[in-house]
Amino acid sequence: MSKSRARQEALLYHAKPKPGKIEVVPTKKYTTQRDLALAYSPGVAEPCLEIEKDKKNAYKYTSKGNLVAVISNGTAVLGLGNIGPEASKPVMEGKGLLFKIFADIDVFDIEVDATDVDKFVETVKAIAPTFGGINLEDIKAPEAFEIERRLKEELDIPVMHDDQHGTAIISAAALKNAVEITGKDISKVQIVVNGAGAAAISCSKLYLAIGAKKENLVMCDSKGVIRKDRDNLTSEKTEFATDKDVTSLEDAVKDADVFIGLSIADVLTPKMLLSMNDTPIVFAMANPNPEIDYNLAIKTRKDVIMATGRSDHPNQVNNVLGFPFIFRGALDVRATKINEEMKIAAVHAIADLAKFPVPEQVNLVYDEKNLSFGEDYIIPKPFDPRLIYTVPPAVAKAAMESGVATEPIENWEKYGDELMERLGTGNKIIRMLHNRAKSDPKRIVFAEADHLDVLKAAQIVHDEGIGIPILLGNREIILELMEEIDFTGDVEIIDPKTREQKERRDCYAKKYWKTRQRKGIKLLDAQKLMRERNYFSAMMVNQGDSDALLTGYSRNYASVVKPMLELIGMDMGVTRVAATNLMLTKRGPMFLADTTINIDPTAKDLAKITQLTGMLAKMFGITPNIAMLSFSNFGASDNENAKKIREAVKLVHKQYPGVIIDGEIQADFALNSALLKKEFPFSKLVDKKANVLIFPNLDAANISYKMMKELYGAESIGPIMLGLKKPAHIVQLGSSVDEMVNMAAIAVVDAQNKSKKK
Ligand SMILES: NC(=O)C1=CN([C@@H]2O[C@H](COP(=O)(O)OP(=O)(O)OC[C@H]3O[C@@H](n4cnc5c(N)ncnc54)[C@H](OP(=O)(O)O)[C@@H]3O)[C@@H](O)[C@H]2O)C=CC1
Ligand SMILES: CC(=O)C(=O)O
Ligand SMILES: [Mg+2]
Repeated sequence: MSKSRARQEALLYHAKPKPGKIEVVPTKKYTTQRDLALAYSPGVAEPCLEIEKDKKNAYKYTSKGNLVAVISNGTAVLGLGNIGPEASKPVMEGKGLLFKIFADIDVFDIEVDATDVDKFVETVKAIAPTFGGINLEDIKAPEAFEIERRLKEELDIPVMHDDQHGTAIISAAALKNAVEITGKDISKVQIVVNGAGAAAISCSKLYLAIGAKKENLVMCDSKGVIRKDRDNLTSEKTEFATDKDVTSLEDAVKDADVFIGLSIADVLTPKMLLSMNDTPIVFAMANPNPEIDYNLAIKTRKDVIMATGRSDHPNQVNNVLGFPFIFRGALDVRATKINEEMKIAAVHAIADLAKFPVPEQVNLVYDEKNLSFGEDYIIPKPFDPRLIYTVPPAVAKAAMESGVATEPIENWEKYGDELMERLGTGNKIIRMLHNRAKSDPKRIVFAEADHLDVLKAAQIVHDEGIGIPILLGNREIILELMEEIDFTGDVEIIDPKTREQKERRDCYAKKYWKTRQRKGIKLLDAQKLMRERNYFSAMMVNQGDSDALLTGYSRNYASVVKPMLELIGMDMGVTRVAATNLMLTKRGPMFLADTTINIDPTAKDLAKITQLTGMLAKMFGITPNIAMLSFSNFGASDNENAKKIREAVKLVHKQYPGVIIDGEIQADFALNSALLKKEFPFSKLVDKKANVLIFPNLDAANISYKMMKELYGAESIGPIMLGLKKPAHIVQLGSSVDEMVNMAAIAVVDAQNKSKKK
């Protein structure tokens, strides 16, 4: 994109549809006179009086505990310099947006017209009672050091200057990993830090804390190398003054291993980069324009590990990865400070996370095929959903251990769930599912492992311990793809068509033929069928050679369901298989059935589908509240379709007493408790949140779940097969990797349950 177009786009983004990037949204009801009497006078006086008695009650009755002030005086805005408080506001609103989307922290951005340290400190102190924490931003050095020191001393809420410590934490994590990738030793690498301001000084201090050596570090400011023989150095600069015989950046970078840029744009030339040691590490972090352009750097040297502060290149080393999560952890234990222990804990949590397999949704957001730890992926990406449940707990734990937490966390599992919920309920249920699978991983055959995305899913299942994959398909293709995605696990690969598998194929064929010989199948037909992956894999499950099966990525539904029905068969007491989709909606998880198999189920079929879906909800730890949907409400119509649902409800009551179920009921009454209570107060679903919706036929169910997906962006897991004797699951044609991993986790949990039942 041209520079002028990018400029126009940025201005338009900020101006339309309404100016700015944030707004205030009420969190309580405000529709009636009664609501207003509670929200404001007279009701509001009650919490005021409680807080007057004990200031801590502000955390109980106001938003203080989740509210952070992002405060600047506009003296060092990004790398744009001293542009003043008003001009800093877009950046501060931007930080507010990032706090909210990544860590669910609310922010007031405050731009203060005060460059004098005393005036600034007094202003912040005076407004501090409003907030649970203070994030200082874009305040220039050396004033930033004193401002932060004094506010930390004088306030009892966490105060952090983001440009100092947020940047230090992220760049230290990135440095630790980059050095590891080069195979060098952090205590030996020669580091040049260009810039000696708020960010540079604090980053350098943290590098020393993680093992770098001061004698190996040279710092430069706008006047060149900070040497011991220079006059009028601030105390912070003096701490990093060198006695090496170098005066300019050009001298300093010669043979250096690491360049850290926290200064201004375009000061590192290709010539300087070429003079650095082998596999140089360059973090050009000035914003928006780095010390050397990303493309120029990688064109200049192939062996460079290159990072910038920008999001449009690999390796974004930017404090956005830190401040949301550091404050989240600090607020959640009501820490009085953000101390060294908490910062170091964050460094390690972030650095370590980069070494785990990357969730597919991150690949999708960044339009990457296969991000994995290495030169182009040294730290996690900001949109990585694992950051929220990895970094805050590490920070919170460190706060507790170092004695600055006033509300320690007791139940870490519950805390983990709460963090997940901050990103939406879907994440929680998926994590619960994965955790259950991991507690007792089972063998799962991936019938289409010679497809890249299926193999990627198998890799995640393997690496995360969700299950033990068996890879079925063309061996050569599988091995080639495994190399491509760096899948190094010790996994079984089976190519059903090969000579090697002949004995097993013949054995499976004989078994199959015995069950089907009176249904027109000849032994030769059976032998041929066993060369087909879906028959072979279903037989593996039938014979106990695998605990579960996952297929359907590349074939249509009918062709994969047939072998399952023939070779695995239905569970005891089941006369029809069915399928449910678990929809992760804003209102919570909802199970919809039957979404893919039974076109026009009878009342008896519906009763069975209901029972199976209810059991599935329980498998997810959810108590089913079942609504049997119709166009009619509780006997209002005598149409056959409405009668069928009434009959099904009766059957469920009779056959499965104790189940919370009602119908026939229209969808709006099932989903709107107030409406239901008003019109049908007798309903068993009054005051219960309906979470299982049984549809009268396939049209209704299939159309509904697809509309929810497309119109409202509800995530869907499934269709989940119900009623088979052994675990076999079908993914949707062309499913995403994440969807397949989730289905694999379901198959594993299904196998766990079935083995318990035996
Ligand atoms: N990627 C990230 O996450 C972050 C990036 N940054 C970037 O770091 C830069 C500095 O920010 P911050 O520390 O807050 O600002 P400060 O104003 O505190 O510091 C700026 C520093 O840059 C130095 N400088 C200016 N010109 C040159 C030059 N030509 N050569 C060497 N040094 C020079 C100044 O030198 P002197 O002391 O002589 O004036 C000063 O030490 C900005 O570009 C900012 O965008 C900052 C925070 C986070
Ligand atoms: C990222 C940031 O905080 C800065 O460049 O100032
Ligand atoms: Mg900043």
